[in-house]
Amino acid sequence: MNSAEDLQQLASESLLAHYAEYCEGAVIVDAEARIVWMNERYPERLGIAVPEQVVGQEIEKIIPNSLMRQVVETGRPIMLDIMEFGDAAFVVTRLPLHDKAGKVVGAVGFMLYDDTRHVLSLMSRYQRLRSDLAEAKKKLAEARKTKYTFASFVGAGAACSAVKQAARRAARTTAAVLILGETGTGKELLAQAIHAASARIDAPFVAVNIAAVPETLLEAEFFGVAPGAYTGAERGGRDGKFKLADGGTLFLDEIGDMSPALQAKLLRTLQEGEFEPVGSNRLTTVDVRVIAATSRNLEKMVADGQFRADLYYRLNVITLRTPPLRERLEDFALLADYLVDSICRNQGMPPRGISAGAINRLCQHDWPGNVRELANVLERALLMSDSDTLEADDLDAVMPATPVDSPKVVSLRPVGMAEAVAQAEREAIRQALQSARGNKAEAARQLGISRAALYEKMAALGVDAQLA
Ligand SMILES: Nc1ncnc2c1ncn2[C@@H]1O[C@H](COP(=O)(O)OP(=O)(O)OP(=O)(O)O)[C@@H](O)[C@H]1O
Repeated sequence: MNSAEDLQQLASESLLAHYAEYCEGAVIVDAEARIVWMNERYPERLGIAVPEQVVGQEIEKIIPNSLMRQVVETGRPIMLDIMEFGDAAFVVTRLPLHDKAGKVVGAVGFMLYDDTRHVLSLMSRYQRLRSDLAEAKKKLAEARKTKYTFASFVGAGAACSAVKQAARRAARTTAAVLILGETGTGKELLAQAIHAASARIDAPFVAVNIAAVPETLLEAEFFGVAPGAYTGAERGGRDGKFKLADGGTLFLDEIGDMSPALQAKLLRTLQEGEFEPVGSNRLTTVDVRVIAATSRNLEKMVADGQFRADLYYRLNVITLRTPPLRERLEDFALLADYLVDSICRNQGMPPRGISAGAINRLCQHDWPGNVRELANVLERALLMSDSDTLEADDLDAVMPATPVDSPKVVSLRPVGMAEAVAQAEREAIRQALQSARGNKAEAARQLGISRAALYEKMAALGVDAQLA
């Protein structure tokens, strides 16, 4: 029996002979890329009339598009290439030849097939698929990148600063985070900012809005589907959000809307770090950081038996509360400026501003939809008005009316002295205007200030004579 070395020796010796016999063409060049040998069929294939004359010639003189010189110069092989010669195209492989010391002393080239039609269509399909895949991957990676950072969470007041500081601390850990807050208070924004500030920034951020996915589809959405579990489009299986978020962050929005059955499965996944895709009995392991959010009173839901206590504690390692707008009146100016700016940019409008009076008007309004609703009002006002600066009147035209019998909003946080004074002044002016039936000279007299001072105050405080 031959030893391994014998076989190896045999293989290298017979390789050239086999290739020369079966290939349409084979050529060897020296270190200067001069032809030293060519098999018999090659000249015929290339349409060269006098085969003997090729030896000693520079390769490019015989085959103008040859890359054999590149191979001897770089010492790197070109394993699969298409070489054109006249009207024909050939599939070629080029390998460097080394001496015992490893120096490149020449190269050998093989022309593997003479008919490249099949290979060409295969190659172009392959190239197309490759570029489609690269494009799809790029888009997916873009979509999974977070848009927001802590800088996007606008607000400098005490409530806002406290939540941002706590969120920054959370970003340094991998602990589960529960974000509680009314709708539109920036819960998802904060979750993205935590991901972007964490060590997982280069991994995906994947969000699932539990309330938006039908109950029957949620399990597959979370855990994926094993190949063959379904027929039709999903026959090949599909990754779930847990798998897609592997190494990154999974944001579970509206966690309070999850069914008890899925709560149990989620708890198991969080505890074990593994799950079974739908239709599979094989466990998949993942490393996912979970950030959950809800606008519902989860503590009460636990007390009422609507939400599993063990899952609640698992999710609620770090709690963050995003304050509603009515508790952060001090942030209105900053927030309104920021929103006006970004709306103008997104809408392709020239930059516009917002007056102090308009900001005061915003402070007086109840905002059940919080920042999302505020952004909507500002966007509509900007689209409806032509002025460079939004005024209180521009807002009144688009602001939803607060229902007369809506409960009076009670500020849970003490307002600053300046805001308290502004509120009192606003109220006094309104009452004076009402009792003077809109006559400003009379209202100014009642208030004991000049007419000019009344106009100034009304503008600064955003009091509109029509509505007062
Ligand atoms: N502090 C903030 N600074 C700037 N923009 C904000 C802020 N808070 C919220 N927004 C903006 O308001 C909109 C709603 O925010 P987001 O979706 O994060 O709120 P949410 O609390 O998750 O809402 P929901 O509970 O309805 O899902 C987004 O466009 C977001 O950019």
